[in-house]
Amino acid sequence: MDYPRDPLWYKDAIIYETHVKAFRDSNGDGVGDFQGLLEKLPYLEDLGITCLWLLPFFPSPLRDDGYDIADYLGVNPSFGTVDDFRRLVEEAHRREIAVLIELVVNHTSDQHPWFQRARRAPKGSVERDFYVWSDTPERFKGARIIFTDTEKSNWTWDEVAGAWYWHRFFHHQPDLNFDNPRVLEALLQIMRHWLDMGIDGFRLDAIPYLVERDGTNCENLPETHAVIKQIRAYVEQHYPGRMLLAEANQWPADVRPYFGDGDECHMAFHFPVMPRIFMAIRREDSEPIVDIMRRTPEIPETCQWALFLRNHDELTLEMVTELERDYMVLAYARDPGMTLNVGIRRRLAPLVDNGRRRIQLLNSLLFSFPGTPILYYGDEIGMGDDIRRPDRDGVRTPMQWSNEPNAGFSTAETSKLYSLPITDPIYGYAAVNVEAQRADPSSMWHWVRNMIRLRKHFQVFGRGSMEFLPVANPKVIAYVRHWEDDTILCVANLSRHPQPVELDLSRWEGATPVEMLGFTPFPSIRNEPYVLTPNGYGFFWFELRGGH
Ligand SMILES: OC[C@H]1O[C@H](O[C@H]2O[C@H](CO)[C@@H](O)[C@H](O)[C@H]2O)[C@H](O)[C@@H](O)[C@@H]1O
Ligand SMILES: [Ca+2]
Repeated sequence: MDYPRDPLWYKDAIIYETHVKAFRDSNGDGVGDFQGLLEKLPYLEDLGITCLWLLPFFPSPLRDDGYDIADYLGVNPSFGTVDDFRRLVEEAHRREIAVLIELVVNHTSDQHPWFQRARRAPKGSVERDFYVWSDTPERFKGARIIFTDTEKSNWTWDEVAGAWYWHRFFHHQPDLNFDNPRVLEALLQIMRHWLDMGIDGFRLDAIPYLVERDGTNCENLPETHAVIKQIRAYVEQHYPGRMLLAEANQWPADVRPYFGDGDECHMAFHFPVMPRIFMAIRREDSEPIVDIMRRTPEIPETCQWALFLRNHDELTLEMVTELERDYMVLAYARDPGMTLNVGIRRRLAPLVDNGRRRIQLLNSLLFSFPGTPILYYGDEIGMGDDIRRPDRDGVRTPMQWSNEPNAGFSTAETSKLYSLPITDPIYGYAAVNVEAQRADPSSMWHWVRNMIRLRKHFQVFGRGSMEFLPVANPKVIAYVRHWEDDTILCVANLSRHPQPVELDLSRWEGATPVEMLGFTPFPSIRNEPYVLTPNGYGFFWFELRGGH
């Protein structure tokens, strides 16, 4: 990494999310590991990503794929050692790739020594108060249940403690108690441990739920924001330049406070825009996107949205109305096995029936909307999923490197793999793999790589303003990104057929729109409607050159 780097580096980043276990198994035991990931860094560098986000890799009983942490300072021995992790960070930095890791701040595993100690400690003691206990399951009635398919209550009775404990997620994930100042102290020490190893930031998991209060829905409380401000102040004081990314699955107005006045998180996921992008292309109507972007408040200059199409969880439908949820399920989850909790557990390519043009359109929106794009591993080659597997395991299968046994992911006997690779005729590794796509200049992989390169040339995408242009044809969306001397016009056709569109570009009269994928100059802008006819699911990115 080039130090001192731009403190706003995350605004220009291209983030790639992966599991250590799923990427590459270097020692043939069937589980991906740090060494395997390290060997694949040249691949990531070639793809062009600039930040690697690793899902939890800490010791864990793995009842929530590592989001149930039993030791925050170590690493799961199946993935390697702390030294292996340190080497990975060094090597990633040498290739100018930042490393983002998880801080599961809301809860631990029930196997964590803090919980084992707490349940045996006397009532009212500091040890006991690491978690949220009650003599009755009647408190905090206003809080919703998040994992609706498995949990019936946010309280579970603990025989050892003789009390109920609070959990917003699985019952084996007791919530930490931030009313106890020792909890935050302990977390800051954990942060220091990893920050000293050189990591570039944390994704703060499930942060709306840190503090509970009766008579509220126990989400986004002022006390929760007070905790986050302390976390940020600590980072600012001791590790300036490192980044905090808020995972707050909330409406834009409720996410906005997670940026504070630039004194909480540097970044936050924009959850509601994602399902609306899918809704818009299914309805062939720009309204869902324009509406949510108009409802998205301004954020402080140093802050940034994190944008994604898919991730390791289900495509969450928490931030849509009930009607919209029904529509999304009808449109994207025909089979009941495709839904999980309040969402759809499918990967990008199968969601759009492997439609190449739709995948490209979706990515064009991801790469041109205001924020930092996040790619989920395997989506760059159009990997598939398997809805017959439990929970979210169907979207967490081994990376498909080649058509060799086990998709080139591992030399272990197939029965020893942490998960079988996808083998169906359309998305299986014989048909979809990195090796074949790298050898094919027309492949999805080359297209994604090209888009990443293009985006990296134009800081306006990560830093600029966004303005929607009025368009009479609702099947087309047009917006302008502007930053310093750069103005980019994006036009996307959300329908499957060609569409005409007339744009009022008179503000840029005299400028020449240069189509950015082919560097083709289009007719100059005059004081008259500018007519375009994008193909079905087609899009244009134009750099507006010259003019006044
Ligand atoms: O650690 C528990 C969970 O935390 C994250 O959850 C988020 O994902 C949920 C969907 O699976 C979502 O509904 C919720 O609002 C989020 O906080 C994490 O990403 C999950 O993998 C994890 O199980
Ligand atoms: Ca291994």
